[in-house]
Amino acid sequence: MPDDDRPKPTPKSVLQKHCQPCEGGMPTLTGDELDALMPTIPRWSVSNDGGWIRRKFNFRNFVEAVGLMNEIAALAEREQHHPDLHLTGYRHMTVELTTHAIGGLSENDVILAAKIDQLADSPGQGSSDR
Ligand SMILES: C[C@H](O)[C@H](O)[C@H]1CNC2=NC(N)=NC(=O)C2=N1
Repeated sequence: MPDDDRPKPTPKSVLQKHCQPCEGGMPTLTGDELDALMPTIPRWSVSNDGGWIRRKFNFRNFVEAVGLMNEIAALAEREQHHPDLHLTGYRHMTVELTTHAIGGLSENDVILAAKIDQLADSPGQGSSDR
């Protein structure tokens, strides 16, 4: 299907999807696909080489940071797609996503990012940068 005929992804359409097993040669996202998908996760940035995406969170305290980390861990297990989680300075968390099996970004990374945003936005989350 030519790019112009493809429905434009929205935050809602991305959230409705689930990560797919990435072993069997899933393609990396093309530049055009990434350009269409990134507006659905505006709080994430792409690395210069286009190999991964990242979002930083600042929490009020350690317990709130670890709380979201644990929720992300459970989400990653449900979706069978896993982020790198960095907890630094006791209340700052950086989440990085890439698809290791293919050495670059896949749609799975954007889907997981959108679901992480949804978790962080849900009531009871103490992220202070919302
Ligand atoms: C079977 C399952 O899809 C794979 O083992 C998954 C597990 N989680 C993963 N997570 C990420 N980020 N990249 C992978 O390549 C990956 N592989």
